[in-house]
Amino acid sequence: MSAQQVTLIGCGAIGRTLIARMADHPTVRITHVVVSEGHTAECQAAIGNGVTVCSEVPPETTLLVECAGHGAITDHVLPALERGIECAVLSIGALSENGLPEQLADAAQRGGTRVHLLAGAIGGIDAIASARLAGLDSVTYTGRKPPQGWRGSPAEQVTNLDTITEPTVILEATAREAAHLYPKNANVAATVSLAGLGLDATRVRLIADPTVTENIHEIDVRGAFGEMRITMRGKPLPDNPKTSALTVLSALRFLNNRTASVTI
Ligand SMILES: NC(=O)C1=CN([C@@H]2O[C@H](COP(=O)(O)OP(=O)(O)OC[C@H]3O[C@@H](n4cnc5c(N)ncnc54)[C@H](O)[C@@H]3O)[C@@H](O)[C@H]2O)C=CC1
Ligand SMILES: O=C([O-])CC(=O)C(=O)O
Repeated sequence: MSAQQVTLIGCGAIGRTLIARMADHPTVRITHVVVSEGHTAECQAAIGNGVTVCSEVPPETTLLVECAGHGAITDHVLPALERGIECAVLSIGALSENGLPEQLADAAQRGGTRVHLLAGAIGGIDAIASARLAGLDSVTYTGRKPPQGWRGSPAEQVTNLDTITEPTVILEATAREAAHLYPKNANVAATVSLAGLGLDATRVRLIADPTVTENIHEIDVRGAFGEMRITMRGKPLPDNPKTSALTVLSALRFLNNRTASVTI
């Protein structure tokens, strides 16, 4: 099988870690990374010369992986799909904006291509999406992170992240509301809901917890298939306490599977 070339969107904690992990990949090569205008020189200096930094998706791109943020879906992923570029996205919470899932599907159909919603920091998405086929009764998601994982988010208006000593619920809402209010913390909530009962029927609790050091995701699913409970205790990336390291590995798995003879 021939080598697969990849363009990334985003050169933050996920993008930089993925580029480092993919450096010696035998059959998949990250050739370009797209960053916001004005940041190309700084990013090129940070990652070295193995990958070309640019501010637009290069015309020769055939596979795009988004690891930037919600805005990148409309800025880059929609136009890429229209051009026939296959895309994989991590900023799943962007799909909480009314109409965006349909726009993505339409753009992919017009481009004759597909968009893949990656599992990111969570496991069990395959099981939830399978269980849905026989009917689900309830899906709940609880996201728990140390206080530093909530900095720069609306949690700062709900509690004092510097002084809390007890686990503190900062939001109880639907997955749609959670993803909208916490674009850097509730992508998993959106993913779980899209695999299962949808953004409006999935209940979400977000908790700032000074007693933990990991990003803890708990899912409870009940339906005709039976019941499922998952707890993930994800170590955060050193460069971004909001983001679990597994998120990078989920993109790495997707890229490995592109050229593998047996995929898993
Ligand atoms: N599905 C999942 O489980 C998870 C998804 N994510 C998503 O991945 C995103 C990136 O995460 P990190 O790398 O940890 O964040 P980060 O904040 O370290 O890096 C994001 C980078 O993307 C850049 N960026 C933002 N919007 C852009 C745009 N429209 N075009 C080009 N560059 C843009 C930023 O300037 C920044 O350099 C998060 O914002 C979130 O949407 C993050 C964690 C888990
Ligand atoms: O990486 C994580 O632990 C989850 C996360 O930030 C999100 O769901 O947006």
